[in-house]
Amino acid sequence: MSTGARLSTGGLDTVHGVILYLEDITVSFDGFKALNNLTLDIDVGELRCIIGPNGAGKTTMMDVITGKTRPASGRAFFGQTMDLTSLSEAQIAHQGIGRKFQRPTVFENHSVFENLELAMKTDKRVLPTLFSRLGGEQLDRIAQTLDLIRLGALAGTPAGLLSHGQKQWLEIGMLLMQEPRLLLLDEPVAGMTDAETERTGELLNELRGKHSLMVVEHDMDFVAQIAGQGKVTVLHEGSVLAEGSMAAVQSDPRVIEVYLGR
Ligand SMILES: Nc1ncnc2c1ncn2[C@@H]1O[C@H](COP(=O)(O)OP(=O)(O)OP(=O)(O)O)[C@@H](O)[C@H]1O
Repeated sequence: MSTGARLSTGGLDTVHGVILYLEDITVSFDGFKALNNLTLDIDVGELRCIIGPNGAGKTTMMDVITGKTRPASGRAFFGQTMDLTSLSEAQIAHQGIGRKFQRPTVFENHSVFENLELAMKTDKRVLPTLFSRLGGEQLDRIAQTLDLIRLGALAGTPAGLLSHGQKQWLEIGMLLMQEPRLLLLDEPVAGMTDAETERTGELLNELRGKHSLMVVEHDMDFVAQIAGQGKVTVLHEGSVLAEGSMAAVQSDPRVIEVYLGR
């Protein structure tokens, strides 16, 4: 894929346009295979939606990518050559894989602006001890992110006063401040109002092509909104059951069976 070079893959070898390649990953819990020879790849700049019934292995997959869970077998390539299964959680985070959990974890007593500023200062490339005041470029980045997450008017508001949806957007903004090479979002619209869900879809659509994203979500209307022409992967019993456009997977009899057969 030609967009690889201008995306934030900084230094990672993505010469074939693939940011993540899971190869034959198996995770066993007391003999039960939560992931069963899972193979999946994601392109640089792609927004990949992952769906699947409860217990399909979606969370376990993200745990493997972020180093929280070690697979019994298989490899997880970040770019062409880096095998994540040999790295610690901290090393993986440092390599630029950001993860957003379902519950927002913003600093409630700090303003929206300060939350973004703090997120940037955890970026190892910024040297907070040398530059105690923000430079113009950093202020620009914060302003751009405020715009993107539509919280510009609330920049001075303590994060604790935001709605649930606004907190989720702020947390996405905080992750973006660290310029992740790959962003994993776990059920980003859980608990949101319809209007917030719609707005989150617009936000993620704006990130498509500029960032590489994996979004796990149960809300099918939302997945339809963000999948666009992109691929949706259906997990079932720890493996890929189907993959393709939203329309294709929705009309796939095997997918209908696992959703309706429960
Ligand atoms: N630490 C664990 N010990 C034992 N079994 C586990 C553990 N973690 C997950 N499992 C099992 O592995 C399977 C996959 O779980 P996982 O949470 O990855 O699925 P999921 O697709 O994220 O489901 P949901 O949509 O409900 O969040 C489930 O059957 C779950 O009970």
